[in-house]
Amino acid sequence: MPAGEPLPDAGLLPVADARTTRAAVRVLLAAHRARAAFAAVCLLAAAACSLAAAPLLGRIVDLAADGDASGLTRPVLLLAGAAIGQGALAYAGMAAVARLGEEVLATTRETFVDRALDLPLERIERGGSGDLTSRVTEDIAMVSEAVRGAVPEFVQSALIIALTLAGLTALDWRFAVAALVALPIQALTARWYVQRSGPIYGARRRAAGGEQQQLLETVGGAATVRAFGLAGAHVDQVERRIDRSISATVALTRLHTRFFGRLNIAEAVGLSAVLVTGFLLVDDGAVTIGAASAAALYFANLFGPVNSALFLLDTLQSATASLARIVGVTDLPAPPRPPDPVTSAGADSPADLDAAPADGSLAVRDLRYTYLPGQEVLHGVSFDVPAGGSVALVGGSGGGKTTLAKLLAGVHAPSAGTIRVGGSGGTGTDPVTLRATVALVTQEVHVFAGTLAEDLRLAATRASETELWNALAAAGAADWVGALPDGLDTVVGDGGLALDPARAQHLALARLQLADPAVAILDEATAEAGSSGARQLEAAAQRVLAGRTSVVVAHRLSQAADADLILVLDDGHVVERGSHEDLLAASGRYAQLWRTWSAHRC
Ligand SMILES: Nc1ncnc2c1ncn2[C@@H]1O[C@H](COP(=O)(O)OP(=O)(O)OP(=O)(O)O)[C@@H](O)[C@H]1O
Repeated sequence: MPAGEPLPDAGLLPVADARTTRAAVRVLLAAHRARAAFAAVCLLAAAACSLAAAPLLGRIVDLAADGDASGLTRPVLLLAGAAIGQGALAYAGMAAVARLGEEVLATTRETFVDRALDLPLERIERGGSGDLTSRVTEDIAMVSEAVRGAVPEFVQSALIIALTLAGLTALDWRFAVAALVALPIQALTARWYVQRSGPIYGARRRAAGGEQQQLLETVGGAATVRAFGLAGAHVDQVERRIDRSISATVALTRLHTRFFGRLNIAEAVGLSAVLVTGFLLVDDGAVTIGAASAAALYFANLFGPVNSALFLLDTLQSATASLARIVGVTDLPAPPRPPDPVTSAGADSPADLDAAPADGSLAVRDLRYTYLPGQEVLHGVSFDVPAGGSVALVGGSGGGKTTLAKLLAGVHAPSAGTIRVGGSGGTGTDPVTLRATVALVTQEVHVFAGTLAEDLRLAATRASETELWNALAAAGAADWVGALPDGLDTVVGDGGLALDPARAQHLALARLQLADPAVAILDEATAEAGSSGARQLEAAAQRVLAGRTSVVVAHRLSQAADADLILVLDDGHVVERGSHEDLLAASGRYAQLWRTWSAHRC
C-alpha cells in the first residue's frame, strides 16, 4: 500500500481469510521443502512400520492355529524390527516437524515485527495498540504452543489413521466398511466437544486471570489492606475467585470425561462391527483367523490416534484463528524501502521512490492533515528551511505543532501537500524516506532494556566507546553516566536502573548525535521553564543540533529565540513567521506570547 493512500478498512487490523492463511502457510513451508519432505517420509514410514505389526501378529495366530511352531522365528523377528523401525522413524520425523515448526515460527515472528514496525501510526491508533499487542503476545503464544505440540501429534495421528484404514481395506474391504460404523459417532462427538470446549476454556482462562489479579491486589496492597482492616473482605474475595477457578476446572474435567466416554462408545461399536465382520468372513472362508485378528488389532490401534486427533481439534481451531490474525498483519504489503544513500547515488531510482535526499534542506508546501474525517487540524502550512537552518514552532495548545513535527518526521503521511527534503522528489519525499532521513525526539523517550552502551548503539551499531562518550558529552550526560559505578555497562530500562525523564531525554539526544541525521526534530517538554534542568537540556540540544537542519517545537520560548525562522501556529494556520527580533518588532502574537512567557519565567 503506497504511503498516503487511504487505508483499506477502518478499525482493527486485518484478519486473513482461510484461503490467505493457507497460502501464507504454503509459502512458509515452501522455503523448507526438503525438511518438510523428510519429515513426511519419516512419519509415513513410521506409520507403515506400525501397520506391519497387526498382520505379523495375525500370521503368528495362523501359525499357532496350524500348530506350526517352526515358522514363528521370522514373523517374531520382523515384529521386533518393525517396532524398532517405527520408534526410530517416528523420532526422526517428529524432530524434523518440530524443527520445521520452529523455523516457520521464527520467520513468522520476524515478518510480523517487521510489518508491525512499518505500520502507519494512524493505523495502529485506529485499531488500538491493544489489538497489535494481543497479536504479538497471545496469538503468537497460541500458534507456538500448537506448532510445538498439537501439530506434530495431529499430523502423526492423521497419517496412522489413513494408513490403518488402507491396511484394513487391504485385508478385506468389508473390514474398512465395518470400521467406518464408528465414524458418525466420532464426528458427532467431535462437533459436540468443539462447540463446548471453547467457552469452557475461555471461562477457565478468565477465572484464572481473575484469581491471579485478586491475589496480586491482596498481596501487593497488603499494607493498605491491613491498615484499613480490609483483610476479611479481601480473603472473601480471594476465596470467591478461587471457587470460580475450581468450578471452571471441574467443568473442563467433566467435559473431557464425557468426551472420552462418547469416544469409548464409538470404539465399542466399531470394534463389535469389525469382530462380527471377521466372524462372518472366517465362517465364509473369505479370510483366515489371522487376518480377522489383524483387522481387530488394526481397529484397536486406531483408538489412540483417533482420540488424540479429535482432542486436538479445538487447540488447532484456536491456533488457526490466531494464525489468521498474525497473517492479517504479515500479509500487509511491505512499504517501499528508502534508497540506500550510497548505492543509489547516480543510479536510476524506481519511479515510486525518491532519490536519497542530497542535503537537509526542507521545502514544505500546503501541508494539510486530518486525524478524523472532516476535521482538518493543519490547514495548508508552507515554509522553507535551507540545509543547516533552524525553525521553531510556537503557539498555544492544540495549534498543530506536534502534528506538523510528526508529518515532517514521516510518522504520519500528509493528507495533502508535500514535504521535500534535499530538493528531491517532485511529488514530495515519501514518509518511508522521511523516517530514514529525519530523526524525531519526542517527550516519550523509550529506554530500551539493556546496558547504556547497547541502548546508545541502537542509533549507531558500530560506534566505538570513545564515540559513545563524545555523544554523551554533547548531550550533557557524560557527568552522570561517568558517576555510575558500571558506567556504560549500567543496565537500564525494564529491570535495570530507572532513568528520570530528564536523563532519558539526555540519552535520546546522545542517540541523535550518534545517528547523525541531516534533519532533526525536537518535540520535548521535559523540564519546567527556568529550571536548571531546562537550561542544561537546551544547551545540550543546541550542541546536538549544530550543523543539522532542525525543527524544534518550542515548549519554552527560550528554545525559539535563536531560531532562524519562527512559525507561530494557531488552530492549524501559520499566523506569524519571522526571526525573534522581527516578530518582537511586529508586536503581534509572538511578541505577546514572549511578554507573557518572560514575565512568568524565574
Ligand atoms: N491522535 C489524534 N486524534 C485526533 N485528533 C488529534 C490527535 N492528536 C492531536 N489531535 C488534534 O489535533 C490538533 C493539533 O494537535 P497537536 O498536538 O498537533 O497540537 P500542539 O500544538 O502540538 O498542542 P500541544 O502543545 O498541546 O501539544 C488538536 O486539535 C488536537 O486535539
